Amino acid sequence: MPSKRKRRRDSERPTIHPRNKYSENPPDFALLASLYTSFQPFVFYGRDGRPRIDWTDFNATRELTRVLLLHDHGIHWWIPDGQLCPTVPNRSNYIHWIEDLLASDIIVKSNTSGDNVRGFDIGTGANCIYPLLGASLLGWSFVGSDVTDVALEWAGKNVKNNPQILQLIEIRKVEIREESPSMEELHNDELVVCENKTELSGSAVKKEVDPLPSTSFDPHADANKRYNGPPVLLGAVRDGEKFDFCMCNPPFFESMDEAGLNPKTACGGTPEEMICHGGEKAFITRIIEDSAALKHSFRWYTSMVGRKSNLKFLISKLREVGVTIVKTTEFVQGQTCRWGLAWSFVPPARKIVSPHVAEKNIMSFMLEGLQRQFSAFHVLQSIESFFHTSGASCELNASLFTIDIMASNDHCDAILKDELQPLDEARSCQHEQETFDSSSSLHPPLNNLRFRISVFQQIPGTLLVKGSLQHRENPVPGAFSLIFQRLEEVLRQKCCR
Ligand SMILES: C[S@@+](CC[C@H](N)C(=O)[O-])C[C@H]1O[C@@H](n2cnc3c(N)ncnc32)[C@H](O)[C@@H]1O
Repeated sequence: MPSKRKRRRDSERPTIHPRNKYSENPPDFALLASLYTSFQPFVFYGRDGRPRIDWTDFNATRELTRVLLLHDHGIHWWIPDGQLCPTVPNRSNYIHWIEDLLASDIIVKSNTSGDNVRGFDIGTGANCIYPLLGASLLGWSFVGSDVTDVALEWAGKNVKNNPQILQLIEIRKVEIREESPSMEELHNDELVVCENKTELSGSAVKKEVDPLPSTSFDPHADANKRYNGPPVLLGAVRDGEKFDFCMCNPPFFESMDEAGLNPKTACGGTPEEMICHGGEKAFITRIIEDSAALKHSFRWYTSMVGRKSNLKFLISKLREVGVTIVKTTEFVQGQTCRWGLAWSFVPPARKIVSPHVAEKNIMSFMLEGLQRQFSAFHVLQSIESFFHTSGASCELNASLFTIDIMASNDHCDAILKDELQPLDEARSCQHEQETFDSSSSLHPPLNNLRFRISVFQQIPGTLLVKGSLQHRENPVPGAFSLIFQRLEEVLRQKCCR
């Protein structure tokens, strides 16, 4: 039987971000070859008369990236042989998604750094692609961190060769402090094993990388695969520093064996760039753990994720650390998919009545423009059926206009399961979801969530719906927030004009 993805029609596949420079106009190889003689030797013409390049030739893809950065962004750029070569259109998608997150009113606005957006690129690489694009396209400032000498040297060169954005980008070496315990001591784990692995950089728009090999997921084996390398955020971010976001294209793989499953391995990426102990799952888990310590130092934490199975696991980790919001998106990457994962500890903006409400575990929203047939009591019944459907227990008090709800972990998952749909069948590249994992059983069982929903008549046609978490020691305040947000969406759809 064809998979869901196979069944998905081409027209429903995610598309390149609409603000991406290349969404309407993919790179014109013939034009670029006519303008840049250095690019000419790499362009050939197929039987259909269309200009092409050999995507398995590192020199060809590097030259394409060089001329695109120069021609379209005014950036002078180079990387040494063998380093990971980014494709400009694909990398731009991630930048534009972050731009969307920053522009949205999902979380409370705050003045992190005045009008200037400040980002942190974890593992900026020799190519330094995200700071270069973010600074040149949007004027953002960046700290780009890395651990290898070659990455730091070439990222520095790529910044220095572009005086117009020089002031915006700091390249930061991640130091392993002598006095701090080693990762082995911290996690009682085995040593990092770096083995050769390459990622194929492909077509500027059509294909960037081969699909990541799908591996079966063994929770018991994976539990031991903690990241044990150099600091990621904690230890790299300085005291008192604030950022609007962090981003990361993590080392995806964990071994040469895994890399070997990828059929095309000719286009760059050193072991240090592509591999870490535990692969992307371990690396991003570390970002999540660091974010739980750094919390409001960043408005948004984000990472690229290569495997859907990892995405589900990571969302369950986010639930454990009590984030207030999770968003995902699917990036078009030619023949394969990458996901964007974003989270925050900043309270959701539209859902609260005061800046301190998130800590008080009280949330509220107004239902305005109610359709005539929906009285306060009807809304109360709709709330009851919303929770009943998931199997949660509900006690409706018609004289107080309240419902007391008790929901187990499974009930919470059932309530939020619709939000997971894009993980299985994304409909468009920028179809983002506030989402919560419903499928992983890796997180520890949670206490029952108990909360009360109250409905108050404000003025005719307007109701105030208030939710109060009954157990303040509840280990996952984020779950309550997400459920309450979901309730708001459902009620608005059902009851409001
Ligand atoms: C997949 S490459 C991404 C490079 C570039 N950002 C891109 O998208 O092409 C991952 C990078 O992370 C760096 N890295 C690995 N561990 C790191 C750490 N703990 N802190 C900062 N960078 C790290 C590697 O050296 C490598 O340059």
